[in-house]
Amino acid sequence: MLETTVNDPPDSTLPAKASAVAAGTSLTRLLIAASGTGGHVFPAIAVAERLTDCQVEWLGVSNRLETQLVPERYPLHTVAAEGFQKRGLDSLRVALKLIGSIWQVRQLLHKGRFQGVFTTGGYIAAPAVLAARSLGLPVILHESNALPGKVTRFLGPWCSTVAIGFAAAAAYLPRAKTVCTGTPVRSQFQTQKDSALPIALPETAPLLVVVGGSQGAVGVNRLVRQCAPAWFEADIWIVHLTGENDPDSKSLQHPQYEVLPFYDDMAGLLRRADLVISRSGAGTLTELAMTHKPSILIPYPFAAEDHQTYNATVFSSVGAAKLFQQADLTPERLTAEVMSLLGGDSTHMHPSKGLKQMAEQAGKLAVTDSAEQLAQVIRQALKVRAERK
Ligand SMILES: CC(=O)N[C@H]1[C@@H](OP(=O)(O)OP(=O)(O)OC[C@H]2O[C@@H](n3ccc(=O)[nH]c3=O)[C@H](O)[C@@H]2O)O[C@H](CO)[C@@H](O)[C@@H]1O
Repeated sequence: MLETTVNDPPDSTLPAKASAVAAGTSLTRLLIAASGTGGHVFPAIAVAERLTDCQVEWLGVSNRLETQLVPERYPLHTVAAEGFQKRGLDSLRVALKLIGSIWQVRQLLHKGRFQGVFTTGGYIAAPAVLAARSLGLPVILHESNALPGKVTRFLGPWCSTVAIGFAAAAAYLPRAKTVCTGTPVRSQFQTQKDSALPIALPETAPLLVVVGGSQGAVGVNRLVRQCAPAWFEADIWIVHLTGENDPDSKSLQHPQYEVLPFYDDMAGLLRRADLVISRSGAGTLTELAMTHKPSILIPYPFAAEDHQTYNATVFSSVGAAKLFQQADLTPERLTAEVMSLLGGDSTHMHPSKGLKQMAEQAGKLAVTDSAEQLAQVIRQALKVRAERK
């Protein structure tokens, strides 16, 4: 059975509801299907926060990030969803599960009188899109990656609109109705307020931030720990976000070094950073553009269809980032790249001209009103259907 509401959230739509009641209309009911990692859940929350004129409920999976972030905001319903990575009997099992979850989502949409679905792709999108379309409901799918995922490529043509984070994605979706909206970021990126940092460092000290996506990147962590002593010598300070799965995360200690498994205020941290070493998930790249940050990008080598290299290429091809494949990157090379970008010769730090240009190019890739654009696309799709009825 569909495991239903796991919480009783605060009602964030009260003001909109009051005016809807006064006007004798009811709020549009929208189901948001967004599940998994930060790259899928954060953009969906950013859009939901804009849709105060809709009554939002959420569809996710019982053991992913949404169970930590969503229940305090919206009612969360969960289904079992999984990707088709395996073969043979396992793929038959996944197919049966998919059929079951389509039926469950259909029931939810029908009983909950939802008027449309918004999804950020991934496994959860398959039952959400298929169930909604079988009921004739509009579906808006947001794809943040430059190389759209399999679910997006396969189901995109069935959606009312596929909103894309990078213009390059349109080439892979010839039969879908695409619109480029950029990828929404959390509201912390929309304000300019100074925030506390996880490390107390001198005002002019160069800060290197290392981040491996929402789950960390053990391969990048290892490389960085090997390079760090040379960077400390050059007066570089480091904030290293390792994720929860690195057994050696505590092995390096230094006054110029702060290591954390995860940090919430990414906007504040990135704003202070002089250079970022990162995987190339679409969420982090969008934030690098929003904060105009130069970066060294090391795509996750095992990402589906190597899509992180496609993301990174959007940045490296315009000079906003340097792209290295993990297999080709030695500690010596990475040490030298950082030193040359931050301008370190162990006695003086002069950020290189190249670093400034990279920052400017990164800023040019930002879509600052992405959440609002996407909210408009959703309102439009839902309204169009209401008018047709
Ligand atoms: C391994 C893999 O397949 N990853 C995919 C996953 O990325 P994943 O979600 O891991 O990575 P993203 O870069 O897209 O997003 C990470 C998010 O987590 C936040 N964050 C991270 C660390 C931290 O300490 N604090 C924090 O808030 C980042 O600021 C960002 O908002 O979904 C993305 C969107 O489809 C894809 O582009 C990625 O390729």
